[in-house]
Amino acid sequence: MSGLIKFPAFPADVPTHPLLVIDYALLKAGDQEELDKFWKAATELGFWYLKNHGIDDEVNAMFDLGAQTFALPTEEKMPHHYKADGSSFGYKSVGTNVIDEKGTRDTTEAMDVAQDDVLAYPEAVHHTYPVTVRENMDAVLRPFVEKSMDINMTFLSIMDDRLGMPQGTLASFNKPEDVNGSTVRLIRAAPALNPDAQTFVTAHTDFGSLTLLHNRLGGLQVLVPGVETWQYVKPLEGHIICNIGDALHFFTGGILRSNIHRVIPPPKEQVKLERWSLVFFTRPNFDAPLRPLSQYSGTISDAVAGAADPKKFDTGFTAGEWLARRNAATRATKYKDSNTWKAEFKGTEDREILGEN
Ligand SMILES: O=C(O)CCC(=O)C(=O)O
Ligand SMILES: [Fe+2]
Repeated sequence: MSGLIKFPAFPADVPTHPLLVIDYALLKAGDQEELDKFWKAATELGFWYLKNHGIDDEVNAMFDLGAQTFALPTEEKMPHHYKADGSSFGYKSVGTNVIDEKGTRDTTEAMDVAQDDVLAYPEAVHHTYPVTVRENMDAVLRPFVEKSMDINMTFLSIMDDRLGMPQGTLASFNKPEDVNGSTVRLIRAAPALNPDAQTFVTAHTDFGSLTLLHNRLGGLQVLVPGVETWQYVKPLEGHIICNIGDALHFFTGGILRSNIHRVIPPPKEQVKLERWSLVFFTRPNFDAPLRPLSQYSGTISDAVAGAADPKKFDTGFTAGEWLARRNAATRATKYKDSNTWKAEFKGTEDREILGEN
């Protein structure tokens, strides 16, 4: 496979959680059964597989770009490092983040390229990037970003319909023309030195609206509602793993689920390999208030009225503030103590993020 060496298949004897498989072509064609399945996935677990999306070539090119970028010498990458303010655009070196309440440093390298920077290139809206990224903005990043945006905008439009809102309502809070936190992220995790005790990505809910995840090796796990143990999500060739983030949970008064997940070293024989992943996050405009869109949808106002604690969906944060708060909480330079970390990193999870192994 381009950009990656051959690797052993996900082991057959490791239990996985079977996500619902949604066919993108059927969704686009308005197939009622497929739309119902999509809504079930989005409201019950908040994770699903997407097939027939037509983005494989762009994904392979992105993995190649990741390989070229991570292979650059450190002095080419460091000038484009995440800023000290806690925003997460640019290059992230190993150990920049903490992965638990004790302040343990992370072991992954990452490169985040802002959607705003890709669309405005050569103008820089948020940050600057290493030469490999700059040289491939138009050939590789733009096509990947445009197709990913298209998929997420399709999901938002279906959600408008299901919630009885005018077409374009959710899109108006996720407008590419307005400054926003949407980003492409490439992650490289070196083989774990201590696989049983190591976490690659802390248990979390995603901060924005929608996430498209491209996995080659295992390691991603979800906590399914009503189940106490972590379950792997198996990477399936040609399938995107899609999930919902906190913003859509707040906008819809909890109707859409932003589910907790984490990444640990891959299972069995895969553990010896470098783990690569590619993520696309659609996040709302920075100035969008994170609160239920009750004025647009009776379904949402009913959900809020029926909730045990209706006020919890009205966060008092804008999407930009929510992102800044959660990002800053992960920075090792800002780590204070266990309680501060738990309070500042908290998303919409309904269980505590502690001792998950
Ligand atoms: O690398 C992965 O498989 C998932 C990463 C993830 O959950 C995230 O970056 O939010
Ligand atoms: Fe995530």
